[in-house]
Amino acid sequence: MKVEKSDIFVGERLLVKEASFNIEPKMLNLLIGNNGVGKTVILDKISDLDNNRPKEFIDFPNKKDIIYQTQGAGFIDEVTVATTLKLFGEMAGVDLVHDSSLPEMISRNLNARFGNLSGGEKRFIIIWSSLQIPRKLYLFDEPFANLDPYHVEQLMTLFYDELEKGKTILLTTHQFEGLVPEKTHITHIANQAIDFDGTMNDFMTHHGANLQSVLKEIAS
Ligand SMILES: Nc1ncnc2c1ncn2[C@@H]1O[C@H](COP(=O)(O)OP(=O)(O)OP(=O)(O)O)[C@@H](O)[C@H]1O
Repeated sequence: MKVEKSDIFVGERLLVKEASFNIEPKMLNLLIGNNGVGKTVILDKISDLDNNRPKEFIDFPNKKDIIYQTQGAGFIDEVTVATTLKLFGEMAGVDLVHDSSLPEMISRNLNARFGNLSGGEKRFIIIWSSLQIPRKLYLFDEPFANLDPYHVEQLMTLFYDELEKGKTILLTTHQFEGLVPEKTHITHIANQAIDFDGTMNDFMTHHGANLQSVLKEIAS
């Protein structure tokens, strides 16, 4: 999956000029950049939200083969976690409630009302459940936003574990703690262009002594 020389517009406004980047299977693909550079707009286009994916977006799956978790998306507060899993399980065609790999954070909350969980617990359950539905591409917009370090670590581990199963995942983030450089692919948008597209190892080499200030700017 790749984007080749695509001018990314929102309405009449050009956000990124001649964007070219790759989405790598079995890597955690990160789309990074300061607030407002166009990351969500790009996810919207990849997901084919408006049935208008640009022709320069090449080899992406059909929209029905994509899971897109938008920023701040919740679920039904009134149902229990078990019912939440049951509903996702029906989409996945499997029994998630009795899944042997059910994370402890979910199994201990099975009888809790979804609305009573913490923000971090809710996010983890929705993302874990989404990843159990077989799809060709998973898009997550800022999955780490407002999570404490414990939940960030849990989610980070979950993403890398799921990649090992052959999944293709793209996410936007301002969070860099806990990334595994050799399993991470970075597309960095800056100054209305793709500033970097490649492995996290190469990203670190590319920025050298300036790396911390670059990451700090993106994280703020
Ligand atoms: N439907 C829309 N109509 C008009 N402007 C929009 C629309 N969607 C996004 N924009 C604008 O496009 C720019 C890019 O927005 P986008 O949400 O993609 O940024 P982002 O890189 O995801 O930022 P953040 O890190 O803050 O989430 C912003 O200036 C935003 O206001």
